[in-house]
Amino acid sequence: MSEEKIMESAIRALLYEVSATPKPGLVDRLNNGAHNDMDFFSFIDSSVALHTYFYKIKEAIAALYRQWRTLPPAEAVFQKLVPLGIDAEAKMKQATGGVNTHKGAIYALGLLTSASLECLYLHGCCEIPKILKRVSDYVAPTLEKDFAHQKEALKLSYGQIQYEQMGLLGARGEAYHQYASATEVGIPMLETALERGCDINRAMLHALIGLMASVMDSNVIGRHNVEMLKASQCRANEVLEMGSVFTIEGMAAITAYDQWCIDSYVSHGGCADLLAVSVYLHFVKEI
Ligand SMILES: CC(C)(COP(=O)(O)OP(=O)(O)OC[C@H]1O[C@@H](n2cnc3c(N)ncnc32)[C@H](O[C@H]2O[C@H](COP(=O)(O)OP(=O)(O)OP(=O)(O)O)[C@@H](O)[C@H]2O)[C@@H]1O)[C@@H](O)C(=O)NCCC(=O)NCCS
Ligand SMILES: Nc1ncnc2[nH]cnc12
Repeated sequence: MSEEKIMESAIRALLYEVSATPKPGLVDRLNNGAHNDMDFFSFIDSSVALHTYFYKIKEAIAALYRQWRTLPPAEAVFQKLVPLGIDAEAKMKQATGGVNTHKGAIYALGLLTSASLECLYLHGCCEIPKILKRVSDYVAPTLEKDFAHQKEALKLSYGQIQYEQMGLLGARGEAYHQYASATEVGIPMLETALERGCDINRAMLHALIGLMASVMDSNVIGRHNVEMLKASQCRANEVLEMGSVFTIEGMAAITAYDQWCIDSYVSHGGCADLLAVSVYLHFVKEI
């Protein structure tokens, strides 16, 4: 494992995620899912625009390690990442004509690559449990603070509204809980499918359906409500019961689920990011 391999794995995971097809309700190589403002090439452009972000993260983490010669305080590292993340969101919007393709992925993969680099510097390798614990340490101090100042915000995000109304932690909560959705659902389902002979495309689809069946996705709740999320999760579970990617019926059910999501304007954008997180961690494990 090298610094370059870590940063490459992040962009590779973004490109693999959008390429997985057919993803119910999400942008892929076949259709734009439940989106009328972005397509497959929006995600290619956005991913390419993020190469500077990942380069800057590498430079910042390397400089902090040279300065401290050990793990710096987690909150100090996170505070270095915030402006880089804000700048990356601006570059994403420049590349996409103002559309939000990767806001959640910028956050997740920024945290994960930073912790991966620190683990490489300190231990000479990338140990997943150490990386995920460090990610949780980065975000813990700001979890409540982030939501505390939102009253001054002009426009609250889905996640901020859902924290106020339901106490849901959204993307921040996934990081704080060490990406348990990836380690307990995404990665095991991805790797089980690969072990059963699936190609990477079908393995990613299997992992995504598992994530869609279990994750409280703020995008779905934000566009609709919790009832719609539960209805969609029922369909994801039906796909799994029909054999998922391992049977002809399961694949047909995935295609039908895609059409239902499109007709219902349902997009599990958070699960798409968690698929990218699962793929990233799978790559880092394998190198
Ligand atoms: C902490 C931040 C993520 C900001 O949080 P915020 O509260 O502002 O936003 P959230 O709504 O909480 O989530 C932002 C994105 O995170 C993804 N997401 C949602 N739910 C989950 C979940 N349960 N687990 C993981 N990730 C989740 C999701 O991003 C993906 O979907 C977006 C595309 O879908 P779409 O429906 O098109 O989205 P919209 O256009 O917004 O909605 P529509 O109008 O179309 O209906 C795309 O972003 C995907 O990535 C959520 O959108 C973090 O960004 C932050 O703090 N930023 C500030 C800078 C910073 O500190 N950076 C740190 C760098 S390490
Ligand atoms: N493929 C995709 N489609 C829609 N929203 C997404 N957010 C992240 N990846 C996505």
